[in-house]
This record gives sequence, C-alpha cells and structure tokens, in this order.
Amino acid sequence: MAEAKQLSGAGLRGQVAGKTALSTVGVSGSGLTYRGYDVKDLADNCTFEEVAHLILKGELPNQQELDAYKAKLKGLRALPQALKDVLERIPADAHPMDVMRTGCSMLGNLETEESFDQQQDATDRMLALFPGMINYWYNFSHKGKRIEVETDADSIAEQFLWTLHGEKPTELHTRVMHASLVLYAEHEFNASTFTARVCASTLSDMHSCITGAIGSLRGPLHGGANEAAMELIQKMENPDHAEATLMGMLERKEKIMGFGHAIYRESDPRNAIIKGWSEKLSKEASNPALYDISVRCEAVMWREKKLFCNADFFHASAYNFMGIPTKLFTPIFVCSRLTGWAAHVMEQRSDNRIIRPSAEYVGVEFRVVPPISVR
Ligand SMILES: CC(=O)SCCNC(=O)CCNC(=O)[C@H](O)C(C)(C)COP(=O)(O)OP(=O)(O)OC[C@H]1O[C@@H](n2cnc3c(N)ncnc32)[C@H](O)[C@@H]1OP(=O)(O)O
Ligand SMILES: O=C([O-])CC(=O)C(=O)O
Repeated sequence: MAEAKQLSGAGLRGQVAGKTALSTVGVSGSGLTYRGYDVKDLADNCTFEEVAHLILKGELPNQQELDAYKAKLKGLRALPQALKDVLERIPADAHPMDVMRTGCSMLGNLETEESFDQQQDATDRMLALFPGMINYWYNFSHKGKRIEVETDADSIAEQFLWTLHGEKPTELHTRVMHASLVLYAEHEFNASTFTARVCASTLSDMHSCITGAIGSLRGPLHGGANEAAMELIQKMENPDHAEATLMGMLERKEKIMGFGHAIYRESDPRNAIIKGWSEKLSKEASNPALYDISVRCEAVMWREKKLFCNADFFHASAYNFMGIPTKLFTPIFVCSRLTGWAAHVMEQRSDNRIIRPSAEYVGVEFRVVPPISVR
C-alpha cells in the first residue's frame, strides 16, 4: 500500500473533523476499508445489498438477514404518484443530478422523516426507489415512456439496469453493477459526506441531509468526474490520439478529470477493480477501443505527472460499455453513496454537537456606518 499523503493546507486538508467507525481511507488494507473489511474483498465477494447492510447496520448479513433485507427493499420500489407528477415536469435537458436532488427533496415532502426512529426506513426507501426514480424520469423525458418501476429485479444493481433498458440485464452486467455500487458506497469525510454530516449536526431530517449531499457530489471535482472523464475519452479516436490530446491539455495546465485524489498518493484502490471489469466488458463491446484509450491515458498521466486514475476514470468506459448514457453516471454514484451518507448521518446523530468551525477574518478593519449623504 502507498504511504499516506502528507496532508495540510487549504480545503481543511489533514484536519480531523470528527470520528467515524465506518471506513478508513489511505490507512490499511489496499487503502480503503468499510467497517474493517478491505474494499477489494467486499467487491470480489459480496453483493451491494450485503455491503449496504454492513455499512448501515454494522455487520455483514447472514443468509436469512440478507433475504429479509432484499425482500424489504424490493417491496419499497413504487414511486408515489405525486413524485411521478414532478418527474414528468422536469425537462429532458435537465441534468440528471438535478433530477436526483429534486426527486429526493420531493420524497422528503411526501414521506417526511418525523423522528430519528425512522432513519433506517427512510434510508431503505431511498435505496429501493432511487434507481427507478431516475430511470422513470429518463425514459419519460427522452422516450415519452412511463416505465414500470416495480420490476422482478433481484437487486438494486439489476433494478438500475432493468429500469433503464426495459429488460433483465445480462449476468455480467449485473455483476459489474454490484461491484461498482460496492466501490462507490463509502469514503470517509469526502465533500458530499461532510455536507450530509454538517446538515445532520443541526438535527435536520434525513432527506435534507441526502439532498445536500447530492448537490455536493454533482461537481466535477467530486462525483461528476466520471461523466467529465467520459466526455473527454469519447473525443479520442485511438491511443495515439489520446496521448496527443492529454499532452496538449497538460501543456495548457488543464485539469484532467478522473485523475488525482485529495487523500491517496499513488493509487486509488478502487481503480484496479473497476479497470478489470472495464477490460472484461470491452471484450464484448462494440467500441472496445475505449478501453485501450483509457489505458493509454492512465500511462501518460502517470509518466508525465505521477497522477493516477481515481475511482471515476475507468467507471466511464465500464458504464459506457453497458449502454448507460453518460449523464446517468453520477446518479448511479448517488444510488450507491446513499449508504455511506445515511450511515454518517446516523453516526453524527448518535453523538452530536452542531458542526460550526471558525473562520480567519481577512476583510476590512472595523469601521462606522457613514451617513448616506457622504458615501
Ligand atoms: C470519487 C471522487 O470524488 S474522486 C475525485 C474525482 N475528481 C476528479 O477526478 C477531478 C480531477 N482531480 C482533481 O481536481 C484533484 O486531484 C482533486 C480535487 C481530486 C484533489 O485535489 P487536491 O487535493 O487539491 O489535489 P493535490 O493536492 O494532489 O494536487 C496537487 C497538484 O496536482 C494538480 N492536479 C491534481 N489533480 C489533477 C488533475 N486531475 N489534472 C491535472 N492536474 C491535477 C493540482 O492542480 C495541483 O497542482 P498545483 O499544486 O500546481 O495547484
Ligand atoms: O474521498 C474523496 O475526497 C473523494 C472520493 O474518492 C469519494 O468520495 O469516493
């Protein structure tokens, strides 16, 4: 494992802002652990529902607990009519992350979390409903279709692909979606999770915490990078063109989305896993060059800048190979990270003090209001 990066300076880098029992980043195992388990171990051996159970309830489920949890989630997929009405009014050119934000907020109006006793149920409802919600909007706004979201899908991974494409996905695609959702599920005090915790610290409701977190994840410096990476690589015709494009961007000091990380120094442990799945998917894809292009980007960025792919970069080609429209990439991140966000909200609530840091004032000196006639 790479040594932890020296962390200091702006952006609260390196400052401990609270305690968590949920995950470690850049500390042990391959570099990312959820409640003590290595993310690679979890991605190789568990479904997303098992990992959601681990993150939200503290332990991996036994078979009986898993069956009960999956049955509960399957029963919570229906979209309230009032939410469908709102989704149908959002235009096709809206950003799907804005749809997620509005949808989450609307659900909070319809099924308000009245007390913290309801926090697990409120979370499970969102976990079950979000994949169908975004794909209901997508299919209605782009194809004029009102889709059925109460499918026979066995899992959240299958439910996302099924409600998007209107048919049961292949085993390989479902397996990749499970791995992807596991990889994105939790990541300590990243920007969106910290947003959720700040909101939770005011004793606000779960939907407000998650709505705020969605807003933070949307930006290209955070979750939006998978989408930005796709926009970049789809313009590249072949590996040599990819190399020339990146060299030009680096010369112009442009940021390359999907590379670098605030905490990891030499690699993001999630990258090797999703890269492996991207390679497998490329073997049956109609545009396999995207994988070789991505591999060349990785090599060039390391050679030129010692910058490595973060979790987002190979997610771009993997999702593209599964026929997922680019703008739906970051909403998938939401469907997964919801587990981490909600677990952090619960953790914050269990030992709360309002989060209220101080600022260093750099404005003008103290002064007196002059009468308006002399200003
Ligand atoms: C799931 C996730 O959210 S993972 C992150 C997804 N975000 C991205 O992929 C966006 C692209 N990456 C970045 O913008 C950054 O690497 C971040 C936001 C992830 C981390 O930011 P920081 O902690 O400030 O990065 P760091 O301190 O390592 O930056 C060091 C230098 O490398 C540069 N750098 C970092 N990442 C990149 C990049 N992707 N492309 C070009 N240059 C970069 C920085 O500009 C900085 O240069 P400077 O000192 O001249 O300003
Ligand atoms: O930890 C971070 O800053 C960003 C990140 O990788 C994540 O949230 O998954």
